[in-house]
Amino acid sequence: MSKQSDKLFQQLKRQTGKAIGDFKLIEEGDKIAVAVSGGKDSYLLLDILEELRKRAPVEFELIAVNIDSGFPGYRTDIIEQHLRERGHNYRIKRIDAYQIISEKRKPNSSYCAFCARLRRGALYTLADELGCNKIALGHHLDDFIETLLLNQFYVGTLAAMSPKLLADNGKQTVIRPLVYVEEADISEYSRLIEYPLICCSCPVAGGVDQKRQRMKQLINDLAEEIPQIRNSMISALGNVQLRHLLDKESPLKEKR
Ligand SMILES: Nc1ncnc2c1ncn2[C@@H]1O[C@H](COP(=O)(O)OP(=O)(O)OP(=O)(O)O)[C@@H](O)[C@H]1O
Repeated sequence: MSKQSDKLFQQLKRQTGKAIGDFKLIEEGDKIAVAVSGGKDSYLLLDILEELRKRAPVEFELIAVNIDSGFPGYRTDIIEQHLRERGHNYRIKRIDAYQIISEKRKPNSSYCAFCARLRRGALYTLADELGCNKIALGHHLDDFIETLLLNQFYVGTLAAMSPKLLADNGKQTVIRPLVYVEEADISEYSRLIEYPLICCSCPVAGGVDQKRQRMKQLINDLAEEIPQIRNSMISALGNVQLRHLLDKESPLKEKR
């Protein structure tokens, strides 16, 4: 590791450690399935959690898990080689997403949403089979604030993501330890240490989520004017003043 990448890694590890402390993401005896997709975010997540595990005052276990969607060209062999070379405990589970989607998808519904649901289901099942009580996902700070804007602009809800919540199956807890880590820093780190990146290789969707890209661009543009915008937006998510929102149930306690 070069001096530059080492310094950046220390910063990313500090930010992740702060999130783990703030939201009590990891506890004694946890067995955590770290969801690794072959993208930069989850590779980094796994590296940081492994580094923290070695020095943490609490004992916990990690197992890297990957769901192989079965799309032609999705190179799980590259992920597997990376995990093996780094000495990680891992499990890869294959699902025939493309075939299932083609058969079961409702007309005009999005392939991506259906595929994500299938992947999530497979992830929960695998974590359960492995006896994991937690699943760690690689969502980072930008994912949180982009989702906040997406929900406001397109859905009409005030919601982003949670750093810690009970999974849909009611068994595992989903954690997102990279909540304080900015995507630009992950990209820079990934470039410096040359993670073997692979993409989902979906033969149908392939393209990027245009609405999310639009939010990303908007935040980038505003950051020119408001350099602290990302930190401010993520702080806002933890600084909710319900009485100043349109809560119909709220009692009239506001002082005038
Ligand atoms: N095929 C997969 N197998 C296991 N986990 C996955 C898979 N795809 C996504 N995930 C998990 O879900 C998270 C969010 O997925 P998304 O597709 O939004 O990836 P992303 O933002 O590009 O992140 P990454 O860089 O880790 O791929 C990932 O960080 C990872 O933890």
